[in-house]
Amino acid sequence: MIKLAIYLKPFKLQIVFILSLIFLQTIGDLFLPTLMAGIINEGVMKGDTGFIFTTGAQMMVIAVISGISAITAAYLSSKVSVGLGRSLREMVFENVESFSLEEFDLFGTSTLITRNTNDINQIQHVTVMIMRMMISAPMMAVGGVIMALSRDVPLTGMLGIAILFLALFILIVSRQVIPLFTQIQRKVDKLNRVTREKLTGVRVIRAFDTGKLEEKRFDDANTDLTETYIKVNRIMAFMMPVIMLIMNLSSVSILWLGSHRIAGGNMNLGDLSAFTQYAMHIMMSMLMLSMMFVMVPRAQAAANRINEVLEARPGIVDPRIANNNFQKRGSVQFKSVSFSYPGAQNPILKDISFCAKPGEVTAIIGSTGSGKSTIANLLPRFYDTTTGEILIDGVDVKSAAMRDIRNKIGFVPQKAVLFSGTVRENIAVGNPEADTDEIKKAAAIAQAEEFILGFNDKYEHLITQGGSNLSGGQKQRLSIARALVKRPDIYIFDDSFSALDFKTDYKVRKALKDETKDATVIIIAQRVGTVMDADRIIVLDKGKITGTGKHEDLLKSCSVYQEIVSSQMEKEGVS
Ligand SMILES: Nc1ncnc2c1ncn2[C@@H]1O[C@H](COP(=O)(O)OP(=O)(O)OP(=O)(O)O)[C@@H](O)[C@H]1O
Repeated sequence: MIKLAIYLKPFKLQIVFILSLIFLQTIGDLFLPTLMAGIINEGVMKGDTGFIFTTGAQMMVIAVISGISAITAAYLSSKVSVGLGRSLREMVFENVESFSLEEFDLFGTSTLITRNTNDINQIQHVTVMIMRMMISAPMMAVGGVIMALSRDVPLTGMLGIAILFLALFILIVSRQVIPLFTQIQRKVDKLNRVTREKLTGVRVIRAFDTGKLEEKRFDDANTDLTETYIKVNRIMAFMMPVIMLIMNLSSVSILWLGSHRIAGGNMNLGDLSAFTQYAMHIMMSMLMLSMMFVMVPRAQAAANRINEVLEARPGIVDPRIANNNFQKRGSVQFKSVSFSYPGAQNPILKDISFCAKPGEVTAIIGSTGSGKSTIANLLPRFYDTTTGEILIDGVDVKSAAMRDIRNKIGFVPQKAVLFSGTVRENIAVGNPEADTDEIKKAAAIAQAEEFILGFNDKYEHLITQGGSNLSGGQKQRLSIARALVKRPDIYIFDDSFSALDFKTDYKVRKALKDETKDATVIIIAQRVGTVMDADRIIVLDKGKITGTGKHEDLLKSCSVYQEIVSSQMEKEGVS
């Protein structure tokens, strides 16, 4: 929490103003019972109507000032806490954007969403509470005790015993509740994860009829969270009546002892009335403090989770002095590259060396899980090599600015990612400055024009979240068009033709040939048909290169390639 307090800096003037207002309100609240005692002692008991009116008027003025201060403080504190929430969300989002895939893998998407929404909400709530109570509760408690002492010492002693009971009870309850609040945070995370998986995987769940299983998973997470909430609410429900009971018993005891002291001539009625009100103020402030004791650790857990994200530094960063001494246009060289995913023991890529030149198509083929996409992910520095070097235009990617490297690359990922927006906007992600002709040309090469023109509003057709109103092949073609409109030096097609039928796959590659004739093209594929025309085919097996050459050469020399070809021949009729 303390660490997050720095984000309150822009609101410091408002906070000082809020605290001053609350100070004013508390002074008013502490003063009113004393004035009331005066009215009873001097006005009512002595029948002085004038005194009653003047003191009554003073009380009215104080009550109005106190009320206005309370309302203004409440409004401003809500504004500050909402502002803090906004800044925190911005900071978390900005930091998450700088993450490499390593940090995304480490945190997981669901928890990043929960931390940026639920956890920040907690901080917002507690900030309002702290601002309102941090001054008023202790001031009310200490001021109340001083005022009570000034009225009657033996009665204050009795009040002290009641407060001791109250404090003890609150302490016992807090010890039970605080760990439960920490559990709730974790359980909300889990529920979000299950819900997210269930919603994003709805097609698979229905196709495999695993709805019941998923429902159970959801129910388990939901019930677990509900039970914890119930436990907390049960304790809280028990806590309030007990506190009220202690408070009422204290009032009765104060009145009982007070009436005896009045009868004995040691106290007057006005003082007893003021004392009762101070006793209530003190106990209410104890209650407020106890709420803070419960809420603050809960917000502390949220603050820790937010801090974890804010303090996480991307494992992959730009060098201090970036080398932009790029030589040739678009050459890619892997030099003895090995790679293990963070935390994994076995390397996924072992001693990979190859060169992909401009004007050539380099294809990478291999069985599933052999490390093809991993090679693609190393080029734009989504991950960094464990050993070895990757050179782009003669510059080690680790010594260049990521922006320079990524500007050179048109990346078409294995899973086409589309954003909610129009077809035009989705293609223009590759190059926001592209004009209509460039967007149309890219769509035509990617063989997307035909289906785009089939939409009523053509390029203005709205794509729903995740592209759910398009087919897999359509999504892939828009994804290809997005890379083309960028006109990069290096194209990486990571299994980007897999959802296309053979004819469309062929047509896209044919159209691409002209467009990419000066560029370095790296095609990753599982189908032999997609790679057989490549200038160089790299055969990958369990993270190692087992053959490099043209289709015909590999057919003669590489047993893994022969196996891949023969396994597909029966199905596809590859010659
Ligand atoms: N983020 C990750 N963290 C840990 N391991 C990973 C991660 N991504 C992939 N792997 C592992 O790395 C290996 C290679 O994966 P990769 O995606 O590169 O294979 P691929 O050849 O592209 O497979 P496919 O053709 O099925 O897409 C797999 O064993 C996979 O389990």
